Amino acid sequence: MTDTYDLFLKAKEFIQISYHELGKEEEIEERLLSIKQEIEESGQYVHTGIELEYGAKLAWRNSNRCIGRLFWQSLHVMDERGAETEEEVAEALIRHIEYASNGGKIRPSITIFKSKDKEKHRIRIWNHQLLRYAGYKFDEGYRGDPASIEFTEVCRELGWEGPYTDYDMLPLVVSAGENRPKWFPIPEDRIIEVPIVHPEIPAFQDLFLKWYGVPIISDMSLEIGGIVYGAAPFNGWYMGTEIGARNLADEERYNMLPKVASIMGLKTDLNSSLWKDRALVELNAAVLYSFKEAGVSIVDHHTAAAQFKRFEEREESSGRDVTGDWAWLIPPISPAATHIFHKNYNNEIKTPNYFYQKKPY
Ligand code: HEM
Ligand SMILES: N/C(=N/c1cccc(CO[C@@H]2CCNC2)c1)c1cccs1
Repeated sequence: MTDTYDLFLKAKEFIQISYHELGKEEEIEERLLSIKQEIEESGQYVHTGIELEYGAKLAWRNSNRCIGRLFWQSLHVMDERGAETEEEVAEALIRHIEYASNGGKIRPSITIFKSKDKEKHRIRIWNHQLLRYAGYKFDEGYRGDPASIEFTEVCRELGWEGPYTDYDMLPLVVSAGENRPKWFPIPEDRIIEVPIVHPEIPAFQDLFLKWYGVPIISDMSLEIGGIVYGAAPFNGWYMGTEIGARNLADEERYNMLPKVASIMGLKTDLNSSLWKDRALVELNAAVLYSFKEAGVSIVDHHTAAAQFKRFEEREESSGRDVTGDWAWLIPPISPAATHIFHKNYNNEIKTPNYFYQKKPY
């Protein structure tokens, strides 16, 4: 099957589903005719603003690993397909950070840059997330977020230099076409960070823990009706366990459980004392408490699971089968305390969707 015919089939499937759900069935035939013509002439086709917005929402609804899908219809879509230079892209990314942060009342948003098909000036965002801390490996140990070591090296090769704290906010790194990537610092007044303290354990503040408020995934591609958008950063709000049970807890991340246990006065010589579990629960309680104190949106894993249950029910009543990836949907602490643990999910991949793509470095 030639790839232009294959593209038309993917476009047809997307137009039929989206125009049906949008109550525009009577426009399908004409739209498909114009798409068929456009593909014959140029080998690709351009989405209307409505198609782009609904496609991004459908991609969220189809994200099998996402527990937050109840709110898929409320995604804010920013169309930045006109951005050409690295500077224009960086400015749009800083607008995204500001709009999504919204002073702490986080707005789930996506900014979509032009599709890969315009090969000549392909836009790539080199960051995994727009906001993320640098990581460094020294002979005597690590500094910052070990998950960022490789990307931090790339930033330093481009001329960026951090102050070598545990929380250096990395720069935005953007490339257009075959140009060498350019880096741009994020204005500090656009960045929300939350100090992590505990409601009942004052000694938590002696750990000087903090985390950034808004997770903005910037390295996945968005595929809609056969068109691939290689730069389409999207954000929601955090589920507390992501910070408290993984980012600050994993041994190959900030590895804070021994220190948390120590300030809690727990003995760490016996696994069977469940000191790690006690440390995890209090670290996660601290994350949720601190975000709420700071007025920054966050959801606990029990509430998130209950919301996902409502998503399942609403999808079923809309006559759609819910697809999901069980291993990712269950939270990393108290998984069996959620309904998700006790049921199976069909992990069929539907499109539109978000996909991993080859790293630019
Ligand atoms: C609104 C609040 C949201 C919450 C609380 C939420 C929660 C989560 C969590 C906890 C994960 C698993 C992450 C991990 O284990 O590393 C996840 C995965 C994912 N979410 Fe959501 N999400 C939200 C919004 C969104 C939005 C707005 C999008 C896209 C438009 C999205 C797309 C995805 C995708 C594609 C994955 C899988 C990522 C991968 O495969 O690495 N989510 N979500
Ligand atoms: N809360 C979130 N959590 C994540 C959602 C998607 C991906 C990730 C991070 O994924 C990394 C790659 C595999 N695990 C860590 C985190 C959101 C980020 C953007 C929108 S919602």
